[in-house]
Amino acid sequence: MQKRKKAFVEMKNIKKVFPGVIANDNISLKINNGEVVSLLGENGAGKTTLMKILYGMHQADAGTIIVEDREVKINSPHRARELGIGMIHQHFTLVPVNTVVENIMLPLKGKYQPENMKKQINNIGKKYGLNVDPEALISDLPVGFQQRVEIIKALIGNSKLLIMDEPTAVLTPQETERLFDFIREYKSEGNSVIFITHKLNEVMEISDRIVVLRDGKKIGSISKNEADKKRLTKMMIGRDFDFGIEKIKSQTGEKILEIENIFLSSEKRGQILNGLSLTIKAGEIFGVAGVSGNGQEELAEAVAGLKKIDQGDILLDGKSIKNCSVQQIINRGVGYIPADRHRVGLVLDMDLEENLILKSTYNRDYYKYLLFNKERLAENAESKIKDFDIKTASTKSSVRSLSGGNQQKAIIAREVSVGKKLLIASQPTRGLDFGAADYVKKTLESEKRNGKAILLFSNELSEIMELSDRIGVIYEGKIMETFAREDAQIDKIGLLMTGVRGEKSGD
Ligand SMILES: Nc1ncnc2c1ncn2[C@@H]1O[C@H](COP(=O)(O)OP(=O)(O)OP(=O)(O)O)[C@@H](O)[C@H]1O
Repeated sequence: MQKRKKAFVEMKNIKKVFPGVIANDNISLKINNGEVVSLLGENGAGKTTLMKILYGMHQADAGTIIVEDREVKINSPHRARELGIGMIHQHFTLVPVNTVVENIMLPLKGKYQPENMKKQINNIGKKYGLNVDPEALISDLPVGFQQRVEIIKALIGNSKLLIMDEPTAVLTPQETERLFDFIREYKSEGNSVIFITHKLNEVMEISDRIVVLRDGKKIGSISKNEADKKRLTKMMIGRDFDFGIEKIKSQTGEKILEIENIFLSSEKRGQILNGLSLTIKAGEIFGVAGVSGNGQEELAEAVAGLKKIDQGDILLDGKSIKNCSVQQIINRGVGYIPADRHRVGLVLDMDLEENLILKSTYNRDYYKYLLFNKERLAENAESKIKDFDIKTASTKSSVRSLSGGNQQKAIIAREVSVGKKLLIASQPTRGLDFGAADYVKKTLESEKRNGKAILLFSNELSEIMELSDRIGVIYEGKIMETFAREDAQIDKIGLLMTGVRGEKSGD
């Protein structure tokens, strides 16, 4: 291995101002060769903005960037890649209808022949344990493999620094471990990684150094050996923080949601839901545990009316909603926090006020004669911004300008008020900083105590265990077994998630 100079990149006194907000306020950051640096900070602290400047997607208003001892102007991602900087975004940038090799060749503008590129993809796959079929269609690949494609795409350009913006948010625990193996291997060759995450366990596992931002400013840079969760938390929010929700078993009431033996299939994936049944009462959180891709998303969308089932029935308050439209289901008090907030959660070009009433446009409260009642719209937005601590320059800001975590908070704020009876919460804390995640968990807990039924999906088993009153394990489109939380054993659930049935215990 050729020895490279110590600092690969240095950002000096970077400043970036958006209308109404200083996203980066005089930030300096140095990344050494062979170093993994985690960038930590609350939602809206300025992490993504700083990284988009380094990757040439934003231009800084002030400051300099030095790569391998040379001052450079990075005015496009293309230039960043030339300098050896690659980025894996929070939201993948792949074209679903194209193959792996087509996607990887796209930014290379005809520099390679497909056959040659397939070889390179296979070589990188072997070298780093990132194997993926070059001919596969992106839309057929599970999320973990799509991420591999993003990484390979960055590596083809001979990146010496990879920026990873919340790369584990969409991964299963096993996929996360595989990603970490890759990072260790990549780093051992003298390359560097900037890693953004909200999960402090991951920060402690993978980083050499941790840099903390707060409100657009750099608060500090400490080595992993000096760090512990308490210290990092205090650096992030400026005070100590009490984790944990008070879990109270609430009084359950009438059955709110009854899913009776439903089947759902698609042309491409065949049978997805396969005779699935479950019931949730008022005052109850039902958590669905499972390896992603076992029908969770389709189940959520079937209840929300976004997908039609082939057989079986779904009852809300005892009445079928099987053939109801999405709007009818919303009107009956069903809120839906989707896993993919860009695809189904928000209209990015509309402003925050409009997004916060998106599903209540039928509601007369928001009208004055035939027009929107501007005061009511603003009041609604202001109260939700306050309750959920949504960081935004104004109620009129476009949702696109909000940080990822603050977009998620906006969806949750809206859906909690729409879902008067039933709340479907899919990966509700994904992308949220720990303070916001804690607030969301407390909100689900209090909504439940107010008598709502909650159908919870999470890739994080710990979150399912922490929040649920009952847990159902989904496997190949069917609930294998249901446990009361006090009887749920992690080992047994883990096995059931892979389709292995032990002795039957409880219902
Ligand atoms: N294109 C933009 N236009 C206007 N404001 C923006 C834009 N991009 C980011 N901002 C604002 O800059 C601030 C920092 O956002 P950024 O996305 O960098 O935060 P973050 O630390 O990455 O947050 P998260 O953890 O939620 O992803 C936020 O207040 C955000 O609303």
